[in-house]
Amino acid sequence: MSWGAYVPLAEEMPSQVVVVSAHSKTVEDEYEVESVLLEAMVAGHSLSLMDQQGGVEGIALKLRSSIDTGIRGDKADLQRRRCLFGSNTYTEKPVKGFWSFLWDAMHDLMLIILAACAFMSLAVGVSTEGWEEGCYDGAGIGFSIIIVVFVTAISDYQQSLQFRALDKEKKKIYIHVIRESQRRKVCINDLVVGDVVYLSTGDQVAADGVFISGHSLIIDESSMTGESEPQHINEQKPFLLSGTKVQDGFGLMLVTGVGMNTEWGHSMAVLGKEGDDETPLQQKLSRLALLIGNIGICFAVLTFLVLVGRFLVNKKDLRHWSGLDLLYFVRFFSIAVTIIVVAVPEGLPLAVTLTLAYAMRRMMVQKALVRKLSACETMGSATYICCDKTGTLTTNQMTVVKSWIEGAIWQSNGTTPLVSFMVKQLLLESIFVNTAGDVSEGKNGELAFFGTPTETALLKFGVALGEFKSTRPKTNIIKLEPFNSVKKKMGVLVRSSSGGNLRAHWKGASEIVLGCCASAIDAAGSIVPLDDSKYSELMGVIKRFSDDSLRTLCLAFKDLPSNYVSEGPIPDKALVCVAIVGIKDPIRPGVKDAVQVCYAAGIRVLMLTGDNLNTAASIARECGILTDGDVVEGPEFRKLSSEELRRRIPRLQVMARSSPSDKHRLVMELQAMEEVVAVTGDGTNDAPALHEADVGLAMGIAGTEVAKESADIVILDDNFATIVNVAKFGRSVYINIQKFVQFQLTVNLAALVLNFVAACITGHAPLSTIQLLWINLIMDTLAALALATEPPNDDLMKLPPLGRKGNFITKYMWRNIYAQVFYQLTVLAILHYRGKDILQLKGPKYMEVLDTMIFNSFVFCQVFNEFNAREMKKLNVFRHTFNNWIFVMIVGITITVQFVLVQFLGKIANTAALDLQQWAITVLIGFFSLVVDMAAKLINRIYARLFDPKRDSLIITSFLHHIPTGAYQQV
Ligand SMILES: Nc1ncnc2c1ncn2[C@@H]1O[C@H](COP(=O)(O)OP(=O)(O)OP(=O)(O)O)[C@@H](O)[C@H]1O
Ligand SMILES: [Ca+2]
Repeated sequence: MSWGAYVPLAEEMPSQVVVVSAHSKTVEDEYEVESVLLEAMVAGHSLSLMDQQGGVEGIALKLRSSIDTGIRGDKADLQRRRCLFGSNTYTEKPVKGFWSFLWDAMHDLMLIILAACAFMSLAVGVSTEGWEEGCYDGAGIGFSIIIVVFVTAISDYQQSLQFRALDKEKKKIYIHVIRESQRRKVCINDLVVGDVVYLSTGDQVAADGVFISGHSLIIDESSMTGESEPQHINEQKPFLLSGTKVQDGFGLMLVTGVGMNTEWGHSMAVLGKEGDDETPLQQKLSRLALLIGNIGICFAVLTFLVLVGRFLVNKKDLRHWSGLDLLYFVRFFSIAVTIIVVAVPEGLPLAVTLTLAYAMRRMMVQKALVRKLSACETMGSATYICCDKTGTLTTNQMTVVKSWIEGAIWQSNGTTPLVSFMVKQLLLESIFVNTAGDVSEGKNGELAFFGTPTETALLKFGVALGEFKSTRPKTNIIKLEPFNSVKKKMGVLVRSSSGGNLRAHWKGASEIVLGCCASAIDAAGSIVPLDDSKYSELMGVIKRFSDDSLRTLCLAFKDLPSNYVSEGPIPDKALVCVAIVGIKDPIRPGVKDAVQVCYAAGIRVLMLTGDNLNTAASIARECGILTDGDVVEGPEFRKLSSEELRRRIPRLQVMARSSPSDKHRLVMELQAMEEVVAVTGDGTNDAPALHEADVGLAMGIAGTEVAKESADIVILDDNFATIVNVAKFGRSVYINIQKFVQFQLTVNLAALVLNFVAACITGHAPLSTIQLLWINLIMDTLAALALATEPPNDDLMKLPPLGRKGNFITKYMWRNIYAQVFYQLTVLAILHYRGKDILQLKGPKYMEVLDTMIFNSFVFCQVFNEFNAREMKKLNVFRHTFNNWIFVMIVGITITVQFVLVQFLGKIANTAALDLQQWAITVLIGFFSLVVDMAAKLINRIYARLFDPKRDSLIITSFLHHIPTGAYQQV
């Protein structure tokens, strides 16, 4: 195609024309097909269009690529492809800026009402008392509103920034391509049109394209077309859509469309992105917030009515109204509104998001990527961790260390097995051809291995025996059955390039493949029947290998008669056993300790693996998972009824030779037993179990895209110890929110009752609007920050898990709340009624001084109570305080602002400056909260010891019965 062909497109795609004309028009640099055409071809599944372009090879050529060697892939080449065909990225939803968060924050109904109050009070104040004196009330409220709005907006904005960063992390997906004849790993965003991409089970199809070659390639298109039936992809049905997933098999694909030019891109543009839903804990807390808010409204209305009533009663002449009277009304009203603002615990959801986001960020540093927010909290209550062996407990770095070939056992200590020529040829063919892996030679001759760790271990073993490059082309693959975890074996049907009969090769789980064998190659290199003694000899070899924790594989073959027609499945009966190999996969350092931590934390660890019973048991023993419990094998497990199974589960520690459905079933049974189950997995085969689990944890390195997508958390370093860390963080999330709720309920109750009772009795609220707003800030936003960011400590892992039961507000929390509220109200009431005499206040301003002292005492009670909130049961509330600098900082800020408010901003805050003695008294009153807290805890301990030793661990809640406080019933 010549340059002219681009002209008709000029209007539609001006950028293409510009770019093309800017470059030289040598054939080398031109692509002879347009992206619209390719797009139409793939979208319309048009085979005729494809034929017109000369099939896959033709299209590859026109795209200056080759189905064998890929694109050139240098910088300039990639650049040009991106210019012409676009890059593999999607236009994202425009990000929300700070101002829109500010705008959102201003839309709070209560704040708007308050702003109206501020305005009225300003107007009335100024008109009755003049600018000098009358503006403070209104201005103060206005100022507080501005602060609340800004604090809310800033914290929301920061959250969104964080989630965006995490989103980016989620999108880092790598795949393999051929460029310049070499296999390379690239990020999916770097794919360009013309790339030749490897697809294997569990991969995501990252761009639109056409099938080049492959075996049993099955694609799950449900996410794209809604077609739930998996699609077989082959030469007759060659079109692959971006956004779909490889369910089985493997293949090569030529990329024809990327980014916004794909079907996926179009639908992305329409749909945008769905946000994170509220987590179950958030939902529960929202309900709690609503309840508290309603109680607050009742109190507010009552307080307002009482204040107005008393005012009217006291007013002597009801016929004459002055501006000052109006000002009183505005004041009463704004106090009522403020009580609502105080009562509505808007900090509750904020605290949850803050805690979760904080945990998320910290977990990211510790190599756990949280995909679903609720997973953090759920993980905290996990009672079971079902973990797979390969890659989680072990390093996934596999090497063949032992082998049985021709009747002899070889150990890898530098020597390669010495085998007869025929057996060597058979082995090489079996290893290099019957594989989903690949060996590629770099520029300087060094070899790179691709495929699953099991495959690469075998390939390396093969390379030690003979050359890959010369073996592979000698055979033609007629048919291939890829490995999957159900069959646990893979096979090929081959014919040597020089003609001859067909031959089948099989490899897979040793006792399964050996079970298909009828003969074996003996020490003399000849094929002998596999009689009972030979069979038990080989089973003995397998046992010996697996007792050493080795993963064992059996390699077998079968020569087919010349009249064999290759129809139906590859024959797998009466095979000849060629070799048994033992693959070592060392245990990760630290796993044993991590397992111990789990046990100490009351979390049970179950190992579910596809490996052989002996191997599994041996590794489980090494990790400390298998102690005195049971081991079960998949086939036996499948026969158990639900009742039998549930009877056996408490003793179960290892399940070997399990299939994906076994794993799935076990998870369901555990959940039916009211357990909270976390499952780890890496393969596509684990996806069902990962999905079913309360928390699914996928492995970031070894895990396939499908596994990661079914998971709630991705463990970036594939390490079991990280999973235990996640559990620890989960627990801290839960406990931090409990601390916050305890603190907030205390302030809420105390402030509401104080204002209400005082209003009833004296007709005047001791805490003014601005003071209440300040207290609200302390207990909502600031406390959320201070308590939600408490870092987890190791003690968390010494407690039993929460499980599904457990009330959110425990009896300990109620006890602490009641004790504090009782203390605060008593002291403040005494101050209110008897304060003048006790403190010997004199002078015209004594009322203001007294109110300020009440205000100050109240705030210092909260400051010290914030320390109390850090420990629910322990006496020492100062432990680890300095581990949490945010907490320290917030306490510091609170005290400083309080000081400034009282001493210098009297006009705005309705306070009078206090002298040193008065300060000392109020701080001391606050300090006494610590003593009260300690006393409450001690009394509780003594009580528990004396009357009911078991009750200590029970949890009773009375008041909030209709709120489903059970921690995770709906997860
Ligand atoms: N590529 C392969 N070809 C043939 N057989 C294999 C291959 N990979 C693994 N096997 C066999 O299948 C068995 C394990 O299969 P499976 O995939 O079910 O477990 P896994 O997922 O690797 O293990 P785990 O569940 O511990 O992560 C191994 O014991 C091995 O014998
Ligand atoms: Ca509030």
